[in-house]
Amino acid sequence: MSDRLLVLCRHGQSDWNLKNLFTGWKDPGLTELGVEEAKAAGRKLKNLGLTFDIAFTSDLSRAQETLRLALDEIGQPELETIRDWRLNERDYGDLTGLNKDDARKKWGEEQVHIWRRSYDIAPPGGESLKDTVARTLPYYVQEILPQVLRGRHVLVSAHGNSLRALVMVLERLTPEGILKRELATGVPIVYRLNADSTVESWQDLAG
Ligand SMILES: O=C(O)[C@H](O)COP(=O)(O)O
Repeated sequence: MSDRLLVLCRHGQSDWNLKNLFTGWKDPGLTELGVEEAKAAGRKLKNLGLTFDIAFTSDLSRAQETLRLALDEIGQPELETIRDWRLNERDYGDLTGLNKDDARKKWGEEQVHIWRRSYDIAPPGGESLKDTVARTLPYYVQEILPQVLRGRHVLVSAHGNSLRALVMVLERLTPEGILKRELATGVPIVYRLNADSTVESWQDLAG
């Protein structure tokens, strides 16, 4: 098994996840369930015997808080952590703050699904997944991947769509394939990489 370890984890449930609101770059905190999910993520990683050499997170508190809670469980509260906006959630533009069911009533189920899950169609005033890939992938290649390839164990705590941008590349999904790839809150995905940066194996720590 390769020692090039990369763990991606979506933040625990946020207040706005619970209220079913488009969140994007807004900065709500975690709910009680979100706190529990973050701690559980840490425990799952600890139970696998994993420790980390560096962590990356976004500029948004739900991802930072998830990381902090998980690291406390792992027993590495002081781990070196780099924060960067390029790991932020995709900007939901004019949809930000709207209820997702209300949006479906207003624009129709299909249109809202296209805004949420299509690869290259952006919500009004916001970022498509393709736009998100365009800022998240260079950051991954320049800052995160070199650490993994050096054999450092890397933990990334970020968001549904900024992580889908990376998952698409790691799992070699097509624009059609990424449509169906959902990331649950607080569920770590453990990747082992080959020396050429392709994925040797991966495991979703759901349940
Ligand atoms: O920004 C948001 O609203 C969510 O975190 C992700 O939302 P989505 O599942 O609608 O893309």
